[in-house]
Amino acid sequence: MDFARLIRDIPDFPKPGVHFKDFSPLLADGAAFGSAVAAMAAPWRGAGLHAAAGIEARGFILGAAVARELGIGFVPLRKPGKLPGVVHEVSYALEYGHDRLQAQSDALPGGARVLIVDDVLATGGTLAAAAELVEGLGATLAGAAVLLELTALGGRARWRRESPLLATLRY
Ligand SMILES: O=P(O)(O)OC[C@H]1O[C@H](OP(=O)(O)OP(=O)(O)O)[C@H](O)[C@@H]1O
Ligand SMILES: Nc1ncnc2[nH]cnc12
Repeated sequence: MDFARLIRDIPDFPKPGVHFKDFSPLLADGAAFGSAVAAMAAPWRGAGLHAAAGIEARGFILGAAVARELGIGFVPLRKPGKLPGVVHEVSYALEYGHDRLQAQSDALPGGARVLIVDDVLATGGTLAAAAELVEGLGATLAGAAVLLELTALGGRARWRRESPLLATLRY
């Protein structure tokens, strides 16, 4: 199933100079969505994962689907002010701005093996922040899975970890 053909390029969105990869058409196609999620999850079968941590917002869509595909739990890493209770927080820069991510401090049992899931690896700031957040919760970082890697932006270099960062599609 060639799901990559359902990802379109939008020039100058959300800011001039950004070449935005829009995978909404892929999500809208049941077969393509299923194939993409299966491809993201496949390398992680048997990896002893306890949970997938998805990054708001597009990482929720793929992260929850990957978690179901693998039969594991899902933990939301959210933009500020959305999660009740005690939270951990990290700040980071992304391709077109700055943001913060939070997780509930009691989201994971100590030592849980966690896979971070997001849609796009661009400059790498978001994934690096998510990794810091997951480790700060006392979990073990098993790795990260993204649907798309924008190689020209060099984000992989910011993943300074032993655990694998796997991209299903690379541009
Ligand atoms: O590698 P980076 O340069 O950090 O960029 C990648 C991030 O950028 C987008 O997030 P955005 O904040 O636009 O969020 P959204 O999911 O809410 O659309 C995308 O969903 C990734 O999380
Ligand atoms: N160029 C891009 N396309 C889609 N999502 C992104 N997130 C960060 N950069 C992006």
